[in-house]
Amino acid sequence: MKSLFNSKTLTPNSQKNKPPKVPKENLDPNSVPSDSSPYKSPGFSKLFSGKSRSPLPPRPPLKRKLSSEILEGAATIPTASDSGVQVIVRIRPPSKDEEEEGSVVQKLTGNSVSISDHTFTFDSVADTVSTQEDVFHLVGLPLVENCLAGFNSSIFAYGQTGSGKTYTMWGPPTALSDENSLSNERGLTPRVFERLFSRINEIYNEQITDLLDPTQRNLQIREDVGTGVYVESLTEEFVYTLKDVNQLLMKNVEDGLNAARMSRINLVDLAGSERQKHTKAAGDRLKEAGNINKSLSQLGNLINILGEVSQSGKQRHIPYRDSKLTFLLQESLGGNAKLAMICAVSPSVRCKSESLSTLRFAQRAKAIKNKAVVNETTQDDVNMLREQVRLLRDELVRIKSNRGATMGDGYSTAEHARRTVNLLRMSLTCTTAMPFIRMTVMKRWRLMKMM
Ligand SMILES: Nc1ncnc2c1ncn2[C@@H]1O[C@H](COP(=O)(O)OP(=O)(O)OP(=O)(O)O)[C@@H](O)[C@H]1O
Repeated sequence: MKSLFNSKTLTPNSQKNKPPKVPKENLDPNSVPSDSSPYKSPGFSKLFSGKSRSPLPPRPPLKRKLSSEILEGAATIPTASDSGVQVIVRIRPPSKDEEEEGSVVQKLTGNSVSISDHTFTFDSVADTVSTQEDVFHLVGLPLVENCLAGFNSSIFAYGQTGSGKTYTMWGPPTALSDENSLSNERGLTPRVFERLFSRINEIYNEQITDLLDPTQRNLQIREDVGTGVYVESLTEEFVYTLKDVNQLLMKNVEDGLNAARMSRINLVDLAGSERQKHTKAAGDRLKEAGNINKSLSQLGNLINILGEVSQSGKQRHIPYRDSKLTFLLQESLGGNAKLAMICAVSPSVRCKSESLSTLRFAQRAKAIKNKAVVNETTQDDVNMLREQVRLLRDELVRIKSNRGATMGDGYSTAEHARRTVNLLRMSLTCTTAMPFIRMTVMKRWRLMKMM
């Protein structure tokens, strides 16, 4: 898996090359009151003269249609969902010099947490004994399944500097080297890749699918002394004329053999969210910190608005274009994507106000409702490829505009975005394509790492 990417690209924020995700000033996002190869699976279809089943055993009745069945696991996932944001709080273990202090943040139950006399309830709370594997099970596994089912899916990590965002998203740099590729400390991103590839291989590799009844997959090859090698349970149909054959082929197209699912995954490690006055930033770093802060402040503002809109049901202008960060992430925020937000907090007493601020941010994020739909196209291959070209062009334009544009304050937006977000985006396309007796999976991974 790792060989797909050059290690430089994949290396997370090591202390050495980590982007200076510099702290913020008093433009805290929480300033608003909070309460509230293409795989070729040999598909075998025999066209016989006469509808007979011998020597094969009878096949089970038709269960599901291919359109909801291209990918295993998809059958239980609805094609559209008014999805709330899944919010997980992760409390990191105390560092050596924090050990004496005791923890200011307490996990109360599996989904509630307290800080001072404030109690918050989220979807899950991971505490100091929670492992990387635990967090992967909470957010990584569902993300992979959603993505395979055709939903765009995002994970954001939010929290002050040093609260454990990068550790959660990537793991420590030592866990990402090839020798440690099975380290327990590896974070969400490598685990998501591993899982995605293994699921895709599991689904498509070496599987024989009955293209006259695509619900029948992973059929077994048998050998019979009399009839030779055959595929067990394969559908056989009588055909007398070319027209009969064409009708069978058409039926398969109608059944969705030509469907394609496309989904995007965004894995986002945001800049630290602390107030700038708590840092010693000066000069250019101070200015840069101000810009980052502004972006995160706009993100906070956007999240407030989206939360209000979701709760009140009233339409209003959503200011995605107020900052590059919100523009870049708009699909994940209130749009066509499932979103999980991991809010990382430090247990330290010294970080109490920042941790409280993070939990309030998390509470507001919880109110957002996204509208995720399965991105499925059933056009013919040419149309589908056209769509892919269009998406790639859009992406190129976006990347180019990020590179060239300049913010009002004179900062390059590319630089600005780089400092503000560490984003890994990839697209997955799964399709079964004509010609008829061949099943092809197209995968395209696009790596956009901004750091
Ligand atoms: N759950 C954890 N278990 C063990 N160590 C952790 C955990 N979370 C964080 N750490 C350690 O705490 C330190 C700070 O974590 P990390 O670099 O992930 O913070 P961050 O929120 O990404 O900070 P920044 O905003 O500066 O990028 C690192 O040394 C990291 O290894």
